[in-house]
Amino acid sequence: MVLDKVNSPADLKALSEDELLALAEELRSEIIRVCAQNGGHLASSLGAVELVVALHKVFDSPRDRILFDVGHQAYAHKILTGRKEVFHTIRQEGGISGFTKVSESEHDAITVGHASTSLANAVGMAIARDTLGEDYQIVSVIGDGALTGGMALAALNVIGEQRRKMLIVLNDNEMSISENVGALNRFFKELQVKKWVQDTEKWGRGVLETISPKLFNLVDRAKEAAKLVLHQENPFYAWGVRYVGPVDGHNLKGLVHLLHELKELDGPTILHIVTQKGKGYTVAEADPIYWHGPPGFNPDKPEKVSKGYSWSAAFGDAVTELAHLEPRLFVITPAMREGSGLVRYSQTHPARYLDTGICEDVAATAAAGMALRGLKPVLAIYSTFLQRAYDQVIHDIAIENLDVVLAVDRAGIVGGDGATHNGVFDVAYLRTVPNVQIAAPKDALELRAMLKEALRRGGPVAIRYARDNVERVAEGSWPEIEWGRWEVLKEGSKAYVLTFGKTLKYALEAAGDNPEVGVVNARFLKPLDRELLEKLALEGYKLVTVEDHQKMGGFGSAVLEALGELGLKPDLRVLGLPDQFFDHGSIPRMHREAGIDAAGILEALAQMGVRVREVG
Ligand SMILES: CC(=O)c1sc(CCOP(=O)(O)OP(=O)(O)O)c(C)[n+]1Cc1cnc(C)nc1N
Ligand SMILES: [Mg+2]
Repeated sequence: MVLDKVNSPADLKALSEDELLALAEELRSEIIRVCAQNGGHLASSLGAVELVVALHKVFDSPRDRILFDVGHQAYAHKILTGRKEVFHTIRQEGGISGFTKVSESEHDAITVGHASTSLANAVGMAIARDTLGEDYQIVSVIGDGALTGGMALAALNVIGEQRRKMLIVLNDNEMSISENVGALNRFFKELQVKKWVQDTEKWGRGVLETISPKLFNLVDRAKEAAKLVLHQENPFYAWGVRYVGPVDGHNLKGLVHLLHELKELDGPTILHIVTQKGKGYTVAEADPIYWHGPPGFNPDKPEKVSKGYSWSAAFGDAVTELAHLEPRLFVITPAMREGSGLVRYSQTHPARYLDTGICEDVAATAAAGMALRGLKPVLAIYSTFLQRAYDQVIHDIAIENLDVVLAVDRAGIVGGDGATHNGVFDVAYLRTVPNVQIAAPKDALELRAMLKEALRRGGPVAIRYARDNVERVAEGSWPEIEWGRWEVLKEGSKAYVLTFGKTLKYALEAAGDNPEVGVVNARFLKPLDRELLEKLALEGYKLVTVEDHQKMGGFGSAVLEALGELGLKPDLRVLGLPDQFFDHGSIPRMHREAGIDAAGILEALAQMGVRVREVG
């Protein structure tokens, strides 16, 4: 195997063109083999194989810095940069990250997982390089999806103004996770058509030149004039970035040749390559959406597997029905149609659906605009990606107390995607914002009740739910809910565990049939149910708060603040995630480590003198 001869990118320099082609196929096979056992970002990484081989053939990592935007397409990069022996551990407990990560390898230029950051990183690196009088190349690989992100477009503005030497490789496969969206995406498609025109024109030139050189010159001059106009249409022209392309991103020989040329150019250059997401694996080519991030599969007989009925699906079903009951409902997603359970909704209510591309800030403020003009927007957004729209929630939604519902998915530790994707800050960063209310349903019925009541009451409401499965409920189920009131799920004679969402199951497990321990579904995090909290404290119950969220600033902090204002000091333990990041791995193991699982709750109760069964 050629890969046996490659232990670092330097080893690619000696490889022949044929060996590079063979290496690309070996990389593809290894990516398929490992994704089959671990799951992972298969289609994106398959589509970038030739690009990664060509980059490491032409540039000298780690001296030259190669950045991967999002970092999910970098599996070949990981294998080529000294991690082939551990590649099989990717996204696993104790294994390597599914994204590039600075602390993992000197070849990983940036730590990522969120999109659209690589260009801002790159221009910062270029300024550092030039300021320190150093000399190395900076290459940023960014997908067409990531380029829809505001950070990326704003960074281009700085790059064009700075005019420092750097290469941007736009990996255009016309896909985000779903089909890509946006005006730029449409422009790229037209460019590819123009490419077809260029190729035809090249053939025409040849014919013309043989018939009449004079006529050929006339046509040539006209074409140059046209090109000037066309070129000025090219947005990269406005950004002051030299544009080259579009070229075939799977033509390894052509890429190597072109990259050698481009690395000599001064100033910023963008190379637009066209690739196929899932390239080289039939099922992934045919359905790059499912095979963007599949769970494990049989590599010889790859089949889609259902991941069960998730909170996202329950949300999607609820809004699909709600849209019939509330004609002003409008649902927005920042490029997460599948992840947020909105495929069916987007098909049944296309006129009341918007995919903004990967720009959560625009999505949030567009929701504000919709609310200002009479719609009832629901922004479906992962907790971690809502971080990208924090100022928009404050500045554009909360100050005017607008009717915007935030359907906050993936709340809590998420597992394989790791620290960049955990949804563990939203309670803290939302509850400090005046007018914003926060709810956390325990099941699909409560989710429906909360969505419907939130739309009826108005104002900014965040409804958060975990990356987990949930019991499906019948269509047309629209229970009522007493807004702001918690729910006693189990009475206790000595202590109560106050928790919500994913950690409710741990509380019920810990309480079991112990008559001393009660459980409260604290489903409203802002406002708290201060009446019940005060009652429990005044009656002398020991209290334990639990959350799959940072302890600092979370639900437990809110309870402490409320008890302080009430002048009450019950025996209280706050269980939450410690002040650290949690990398990829097993969710139950991380919950155990954080002490927010049943064992952790039992330990806390025992420390408070509550008679509990042996900590299992
Ligand atoms: C991994 C992850 O969370 C991905 S990968 C991806 C599509 C990227 O499309 P691109 O065209 O850049 O790359 P391609 O897959 O090669 O086509 C999205 C939307 N996401 C979710 C997402 C959403 N929002 C933000 C800010 N960051 C991320 N990473
Ligand atoms: Mg793409």
